[in-house]
This record gives sequence, C-alpha cells and structure tokens, in this order.
Amino acid sequence: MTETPTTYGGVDPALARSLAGRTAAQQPHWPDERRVREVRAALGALPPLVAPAAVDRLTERLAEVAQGRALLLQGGDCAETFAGNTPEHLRANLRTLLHCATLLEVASALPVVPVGRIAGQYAKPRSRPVDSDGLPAYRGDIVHSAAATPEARRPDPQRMLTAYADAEAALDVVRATTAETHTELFAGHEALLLDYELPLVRDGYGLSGHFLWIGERTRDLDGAHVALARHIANPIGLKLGPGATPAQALAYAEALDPDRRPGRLTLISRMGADRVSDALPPLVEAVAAAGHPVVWLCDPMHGNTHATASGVKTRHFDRILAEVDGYFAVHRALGSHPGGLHLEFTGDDVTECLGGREDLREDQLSQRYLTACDPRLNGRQSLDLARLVAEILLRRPIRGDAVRV
Ligand SMILES: O=C[C@H](O)[C@H](O)COP(=O)(O)O
Ligand SMILES: C=C(OP(=O)(O)O)C(=O)O
Ligand SMILES: [Mn+2]
Repeated sequence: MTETPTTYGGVDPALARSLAGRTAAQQPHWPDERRVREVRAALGALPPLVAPAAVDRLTERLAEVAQGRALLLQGGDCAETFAGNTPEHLRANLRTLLHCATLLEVASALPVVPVGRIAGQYAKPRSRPVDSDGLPAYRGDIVHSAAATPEARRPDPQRMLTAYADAEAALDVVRATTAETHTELFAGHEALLLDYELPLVRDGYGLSGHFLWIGERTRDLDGAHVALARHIANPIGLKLGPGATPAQALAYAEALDPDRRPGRLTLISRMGADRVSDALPPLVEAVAAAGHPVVWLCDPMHGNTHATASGVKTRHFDRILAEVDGYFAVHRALGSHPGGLHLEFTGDDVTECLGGREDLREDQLSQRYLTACDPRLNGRQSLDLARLVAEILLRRPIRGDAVRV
C-alpha cells in the first residue's frame, strides 16, 4: 500500500489542521512535488464542479432513503477513463442506471434516487503496488496511463487537470440527461486522490461531485480520507468489507454522522455472497442501536471478484445476485431498510462478467473485455439483475416507512 504523509498546503486552513500528521493510503508517488503544488493551486482557482445546493438536495433525497421511504441506486464504471469520456459511453451508462432505477421503482413502489459512478471516478486503489507485468499498478487515468510501459505508468500531476475538464464535460451530459428525462440525477465517486479532492473543497463542501465515498482500503478511522469526509457536508459513503467489526461500524457512524442526520451517511456493505448473512447483521444492529439513521447499501461486486485459470479478473452474475438476495434477507430478518444497490456496470456491450441470461462463458471474456480495472455488468446483465431484484421486491415488499432494528 502506498502511504504518503499529508502535508497539504493551499487548502482550507481548518481542513489543513485536521489533516495535519495523518496518513493517506493509496496515494501516488508523484515524481515532481513542485508540479503537484502548481496543479493543486490551479485546481483551487477553478470553479467548483457541482453546486452546494445540488449536494444538499441529494442529502434530502437520501434522508428519504434512510427513513425507508425511497431506494438508492448507484452505478457505473469501476474506473472511468479519459478515452471513454464520450457522450455515447456516458449516455449508455446513464440510460442503464435510469432503466434499472425504473424497474426497481415499479417493483418497490418507492422512488429510486439515481447516482452515477461518473464524472470523477478516475482514481483507483489497488491490492498490490505492482502488476503482473512487474510494472507499477495502474491507479487510474487521473494518475497515469494504463499502457504497459514504465514511462506510461509514471504519475503525471497534469492529469488531474484533465480529470477536472473531463468531469466538467461529463457533468454536462449528466445535466442534459436530467433535463431530457425530467429525473434528478447525481454524480458520485470515490474521494481517493487527495491532491485532486482537497483543492475542490469549498465552504465546507467537497465540490468534485455530489456523493463522495471512502473505499475499503482507505477507511482508516484516523487516516486522511476519514478526516476529509468529516470536514465536508456532502452525503458520504463508506465501504465495509467482511473484516469490519461492529465496533468499527459504530465508530465510523459516530465520526461521520455525529448529529444523526438522515441522508448524511451511507454504509456500503461489500461482503461477498458467502459472508453477507453472517458479517452484515452485527454491523446493522450496532449502528441502529446507537440511533444512527444511516442508509444501508449493497455493493455485490467487490466481494465477488475472482480470477479465471488464465488470470482474467471476473465476477459471476449468480454470485452477484446471491449477495443481493442475502443482503435483502438480512434486512428482512432485522426489520431494517435495505436501502438499495451500488453496482459496477456499463451500458456498453462488454464481456467482463460471467453468466446472466445469455450465460456468458469464460472463453468469451476476451471478446470485449474493455474495463480499465474491475469487470462490469454489461447493459443486458444489468437489466437482468434489476429484473431479478424487482422480482425479489415484488415477492417480499419493503414496508416503505420508517424502520428500525
Ligand atoms: O475497484 C476496486 C479496486 O480498485 C479494485 O477492486 C482493486 O483491484 P485489484 O485487486 O486488482 O488491485
Ligand atoms: C474500490 C472500490 O471498491 P472497494 O473500496 O469496496 O474495494 C470501488 O468501488 O471501485
Ligand atoms: Mn471496482
């Protein structure tokens, strides 16, 4: 894991104080610190990407989810790329998001809040610092190019400015889609790369996106990412894998939602199909017993990744569905609200995840395996999943009002 002590100049002084001395996991080793400072200053002089009022509006809508009166659907690419930042790709992903949201809305009779993994999902945490070719692991287009040469993998701070421009263009597509469909759409990403996120903190908001989340690998309670999240007023997500303890879940809730404000904190369970039934209930119970009105969300992707015999990273549709099924069963048993889903998908016709109605097989993965990081459900698999989740919801309706454990 890459760890850099944080010495962030040029950011909001209160935020700089709360970051002082904290460690930030999963940051690149920029070769030229002076250039990083210049880029941070340039980002700090640019307008915010989203408006505080729109961020507050999302909090309001998530408050409805927290109180059992709505669902949340987050989805999009694992890693957005600069080359993929085309209106066609963005629209295909947003169409998939909205189509899945509609299916869930009809089945649950609850409004569904759509949040894209979009307009900022350019930075990736990695399990290992070096990839299978012995090169520095790809950490997202905001850091370097994915091309398999040592030169391409050299972190280039200039890319943070490209990311800003791409996010701005992607947000235009998000806003145009919102206008066309008369649906409120929001943008979210993992607030991972601090040199990008911190200069976009303005007036107590992280204005790089509406919804910002902390990943499984950067959720150290004393680390810089949690400190950043505490400082900003956005709705915050936090991923919890099977290693998370009830005491930790409670500590995150106390740290990130001290005022017990519905809509502020979303806890994203990513346990894996085999672990969700035993690992999730104690966390839900601990947080509920302390009166934190969190949104619970199911990420059935990140606990169900495996490599094929030839080393291709993939996920099987049936495991993804099994985790969703187990997740709903946990909340049914506890009387808590299941909140919704966090998915990695694209509307494009890729071949990255196995199974689904068309039963994609291992030997087909190489046909259109286009992801820059994790395998995504393609458009058909996403709708298949949404239809099956809709069936679960029709079979066992959600109560649809305030719920507690
Ligand atoms: O998207 C999530 C993580 O960045 C990803 O799962 C890490 O993948 P890795 O295990 O190949 O590094
Ligand atoms: C990095 C991600 O997930 P996690 O932090 O849950 O591994 C992700 O959502 O792409
Ligand atoms: Mn991923």
